[in-house]
Amino acid sequence: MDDIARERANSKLNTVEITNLLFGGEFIVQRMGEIRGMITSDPALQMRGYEFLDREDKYDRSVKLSTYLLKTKLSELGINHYLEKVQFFRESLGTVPPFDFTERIFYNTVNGQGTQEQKDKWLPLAGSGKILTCYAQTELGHGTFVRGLETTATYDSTTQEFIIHSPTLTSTKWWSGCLGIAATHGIVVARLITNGEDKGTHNFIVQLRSMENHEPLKGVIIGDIGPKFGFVEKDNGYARFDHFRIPRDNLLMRFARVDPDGTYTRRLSSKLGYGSMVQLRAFITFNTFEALARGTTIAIRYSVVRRQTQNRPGALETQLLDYTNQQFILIPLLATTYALYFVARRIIALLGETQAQLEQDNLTLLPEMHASSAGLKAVSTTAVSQGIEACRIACGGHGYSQSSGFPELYSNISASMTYEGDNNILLLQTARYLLKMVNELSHNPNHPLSDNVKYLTDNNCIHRPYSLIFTSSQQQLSLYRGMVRASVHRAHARVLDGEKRGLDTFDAWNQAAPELIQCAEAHTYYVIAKSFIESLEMSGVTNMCFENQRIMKKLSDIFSLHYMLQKSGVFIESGVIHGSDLVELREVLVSLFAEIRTEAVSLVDAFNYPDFVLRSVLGRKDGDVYRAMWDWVQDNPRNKHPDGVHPVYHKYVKQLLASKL
Ligand SMILES: CCCCCCCC/C=C\CCCCCCCCCCCCCCCC(=O)SCCNC(=O)CCNC(=O)[C@H](O)C(C)(C)COP(=O)(O)OP(=O)(O)OC[C@H]1O[C@@H](n2cnc3c(N)ncnc32)[C@H](O)[C@@H]1OP(=O)(O)O
Ligand SMILES: Cc1cc2nc3c(=O)[nH]c(=O)nc-3n(C[C@H](O)[C@H](O)[C@H](O)COP(=O)(O)OP(=O)(O)OC[C@H]3O[C@@H](n4cnc5c(N)ncnc54)[C@H](O)[C@@H]3O)c2cc1C
Repeated sequence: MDDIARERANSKLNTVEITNLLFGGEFIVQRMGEIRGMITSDPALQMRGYEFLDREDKYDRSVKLSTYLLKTKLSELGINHYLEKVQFFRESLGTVPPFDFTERIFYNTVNGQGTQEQKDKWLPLAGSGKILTCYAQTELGHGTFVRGLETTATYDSTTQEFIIHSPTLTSTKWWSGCLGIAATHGIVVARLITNGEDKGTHNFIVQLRSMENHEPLKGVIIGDIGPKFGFVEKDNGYARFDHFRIPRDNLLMRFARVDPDGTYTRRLSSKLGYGSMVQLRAFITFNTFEALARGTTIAIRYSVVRRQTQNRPGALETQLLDYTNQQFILIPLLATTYALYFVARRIIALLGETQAQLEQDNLTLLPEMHASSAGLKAVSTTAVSQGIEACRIACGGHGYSQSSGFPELYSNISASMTYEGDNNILLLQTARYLLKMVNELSHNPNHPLSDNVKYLTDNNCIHRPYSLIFTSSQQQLSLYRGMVRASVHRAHARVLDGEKRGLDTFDAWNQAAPELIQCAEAHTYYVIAKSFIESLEMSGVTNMCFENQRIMKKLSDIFSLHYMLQKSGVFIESGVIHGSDLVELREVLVSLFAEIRTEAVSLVDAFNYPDFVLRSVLGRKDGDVYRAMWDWVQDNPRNKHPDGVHPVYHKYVKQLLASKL
């Protein structure tokens, strides 16, 4: 039996049960399999040789295939449900889709910010690909500071139009995906000016290109911003507007409207205009689960088939995953993958509740939703970017080849630390919420608190337990609560201290940024650990076989304890553990790793990635990695010159070699 087959034979896990849990049930998993069958049986959708294409050829391929899927395949195959479409697009193309179809930022913005009439008009067009869309918020001069955007939308009541204009170079829209080449329409975020008053940024639907010949409309200057760190072929673009007119009812008017005479009214909060960012941040957390699932699948499968160093005479070389150092890297990442899955479900559920409340004009959940989605987006994208890079390094030199899948996986996910809000900025938003709660409590000790911040009034968690049991979930939560509570108070004290020293509000906040970011990160790790522990009690998990439940508990322990070890300084500073506890903490982790070691391959198999989706020679399900690497290099055009001589030889090298010294 080969190595990877033996791993599976030795595992006690019921992988199918876990896959069904992760993807929402047997029926959905079966349907995912059917869709995969449709992709693999269509010769037009094969990925072979993809990595050797240049930027233009990759873009050509992805547009060609997307058009084919939209025009022919979706209806032919009866793929109607949104999530099925997402899967079909992503897995067929093997790369980020060229149109804002699966990410749906335009669609979600209209859905969240538009009136019923606007939704009826625009959603069917955007959802079917009859118009191609983008979301143009960021400008050359401003990304983070949304209130500082410069593009103007000045209302002209004589024609009942808004005039969209880019008054400066720095007001040029920049970065928007799909804008560079494809988009016919975009959400343009601009300052609404009516009756001479600036009402701040609002969302407008702007047609950018002709529906007849795709030329940019007069008054719109558009282009592609060029190759990037990742998302290589994607047409992230720029746009400038020269007094470009759009109809009045292209302002999304659910929460803010301009009447024909220019009268402006706003309902509820101005922050509702930021709704699509909050929504996407929640989905990005789910996306990080998927990305790390891919990374750990590749690294763990490879780590059981790769053997390195004969450590005992006559014995086989050791499998990489039997090295404790390898376990210390990969097993916490495996635990993090599962943790992110459970917390992503929660934040998506909270999003649903917040949106349902909003239907009743109730904003109670909005601050919690904003703070949690911001923190989770920041923590998950940073953890996963670093985690995927760690997986890559754990695969040695072969991890650095494009054939491993890591370069594309890493460069794409690393962008998520920036897009949809830079991670430091988002953590500062979470910190702002936490400090606001502390302030509220100082005025009113009975101020209502959401479940995730109840630690602020829990006095039971502030000291080290007399008898410390690291594998007790309840104790883990108590230690986290004590650590986060102390971190939040440290950050609060630092801000107050600045104010006492005479600093103004900005300076007092700014000098406390390290503590603020630290407490927001700690709070968010607590939220993730808590959600993992509480999810062990949810019916999907408690219905699973004993062994699966046992392993899930171990993974939850690893997630909680590994962060505790990594950030032990903060836990010790907060007084909930002592430096002398770390020896035991490390020992507990090492023994947990040994237990998970035997289940690692099954735990990544449960993510259910077939080879054509994973696109990694190292992550192959059958473990036949060396054969796969050999086959992959045979597709390299550089190896296809009939005489084995590259043209650069005839152009340059020949003369060089012939020249006398
Ligand atoms: C079985 C499980 C089922 C799961 C199913 C899952 C299915 C998944 C399906 C589909 C997957 C779909 C794919 C998703 C994955 C994505 C793939 C990736 C593809 C690539 C896409 C790339 C897109 C990128 C797009 C962009 O980047 S758009 C641009 C984004 N820009 C930003 O984010 C800018 C960041 N800046 C800001 O947000 C703000 O300006 C600021 C920093 C928050 C500051 O704002 P402001 O100055 O106005 O506020 P403050 O003065 O700081 O605060 C004032 C008060 O307002 C509150 N506030 C602030 N923001 C918000 C908000 N958004 N909402 C609510 N409240 C807010 C703040 O808290 C203050 O409140 P106060 O009470 O303290 O006063
Ligand atoms: C791949 C990709 C796709 C994108 N797609 C889109 C899109 O479709 N549509 C769109 O509109 N935008 C898009 N963006 C833009 C993205 O949303 C912005 O880049 C992001 O919001 C950060 O803004 P910025 O680039 O201006 O960074 P800046 O705001 O200049 O931030 C730079 C640094 O300064 C720090 N900083 C900034 N302000 C503060 C502050 N107040 N306090 C403390 N520190 C601060 C930040 O932490 C960060 O480290 C995309 C970006 C990328 C990389």
